Order: sequence, then structure tokens, then C-alpha cells
Amino acid sequence: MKEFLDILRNDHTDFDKGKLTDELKKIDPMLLFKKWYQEAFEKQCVSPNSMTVSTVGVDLMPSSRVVYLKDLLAEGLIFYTNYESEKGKQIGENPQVSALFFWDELSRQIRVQGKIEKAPEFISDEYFASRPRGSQLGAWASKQSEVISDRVSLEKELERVKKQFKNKEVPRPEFWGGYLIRPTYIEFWQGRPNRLHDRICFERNNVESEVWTVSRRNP
Ligand SMILES: Cc1cc2nc3c(=O)[nH]c(=O)nc-3n(C[C@H](O)[C@H](O)[C@H](O)COP(=O)(O)O)c2cc1C
Ligand SMILES: Cc1ncc(COP(=O)(O)O)c(C=O)c1O
Repeated sequence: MKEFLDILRNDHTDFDKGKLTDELKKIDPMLLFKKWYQEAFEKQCVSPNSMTVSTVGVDLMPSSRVVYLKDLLAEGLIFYTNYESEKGKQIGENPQVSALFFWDELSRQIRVQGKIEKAPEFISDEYFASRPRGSQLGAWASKQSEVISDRVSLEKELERVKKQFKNKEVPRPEFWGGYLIRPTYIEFWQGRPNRLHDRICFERNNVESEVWTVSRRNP
């Protein structure tokens, strides 16, 4: 037991897969995001579309979970979920969130902060319709984040939902759809030797502004 903890504790492997030049400061951050995302895909990073989204409700207790990035628009990042889930409730209380990507194979991290809002309904409809029927039924069956007595009750609910939509298309539930994160802060992080990493940060005052202030930060 101690052995693996020690191995990990004593692992000081350097990051050395690239660097960030000041040239990057001239690029639109959403275009740079797309470039890095594409590179994460092409380098076959594990789960390149997994992002950790953190929300904070009125109790001020941050809560984080992994979701899949599904759409990348010029305006921001879209993921899909249950609007009545814990995250949905917290977003209702406070629309400020952060999102995080880590692509180990590239020694890269992207940190995003911004404002979140429900995606337009037609975007959610289109995405929901593209999902496998099993996942569509699952969205109806799961009262996401609510306590259930046991697994059997969830499976019973799935059976009920299956009967309800037998021989019919499964419509998108009103309580399920996309959220659009509009960034006000995007940080590109490239791991470098001796823990002296490169960080290029883009910030703007509000989501309408097209003026990004760019800085390099200490690692
Ligand atoms: C790789 C991965 C991808 C996930 N993708 C989603 C997703 O796209 N949407 C979603 O609602 N939950 C997704 N989940 C489940 C969430 O992490 C989380 O358990 C769920 O959304 C409930 O979170 P909440 O109770 O904080 O609202 C994913 C989990 C993992 C590990
Ligand atoms: C609870 C939940 N909802 C939605 C999703 C996204 O699923 P899909 O890629 O089928 O839209 C996931 C993915 O793991 C999930 O766990």
C-alpha cells in the first residue's frame, strides 16, 4: 500500500512537450481553443472532450463534475445535462462557472471561467434527437442528482418510460438540454521543465466585449 503512494509521491517527471510563444497572444482565444481541442483529438488524448465543470450555488460550496463538451461555437462551449440536477439548481442560483480540460498526452491544461445560460432550444432538440434511443429514455428515467432508494426503482422507471414511448419517437424532456458557457477568462497552460510552465491568459470584462486583455502569468 505504502509503496504505490511513495512511488507517486516521488514522481517528479518533468513536462517537456512544447512551449507557448508570445505570438499566441495575437490569436483569438476561441480559435486557439479549437486548435488545441483538435490537437488533443489528433494526438488521441484519452477522452479529449471531458471537461470538469464547477458550479457554486447560494451556499457558496463549489461543486465539480465531469461532463462532455459537445458543441464548440464562436460564443462558447456547450454541454448537455438535466436542468433540474444539482448543477442545474446551482446554475439557476449563480450563473458563474468554471470549466477545466487536462490533456496529459500534450502536457496541456485549459482553464475557462465565464457565464452560463441555457442553449437555444433548437440546439438542444437537435442534439437530443441525435442521441441513441437508450440514452434518450435514460434522460427521461433519471431524476438526476435526486436520492433513490435502490437501483431497482431506477430500472422500473426505465421500464415505465419504455412503455410510455413504445413505437414513438422519444421527445426531448423540457428538463434536459444544453448549457452554453460564454468565457470571460481562458487560460492556455503548457507544462515546461522544472515546473516553470507557460501560461497565456485571455480576459475580458463581460461576455459581449470583443476586447481581450492578454497576459503571461507566472507558473
Ligand atoms: C466521462 C464522463 C462524462 C460525463 N458526461 C456527462 C454529461 O455530458 N452530462 C451529464 O449530465 N453528466 C455527465 N456525466 C456525469 C456527471 O459527472 C455527474 O455525475 C452528473 O451530471 C450529476 O452531476 P450533479 O449531481 O452535480 O448535477 C459524465 C461523467 C463522466 C465521468
Ligand atoms: C448522466 C449523463 N448524461 C449525459 C451524458 C452525455 O451522453 P451522450 O454522449 O450520450 O449525450 C453522459 C455521458 O457520460 C452522462 O453520464
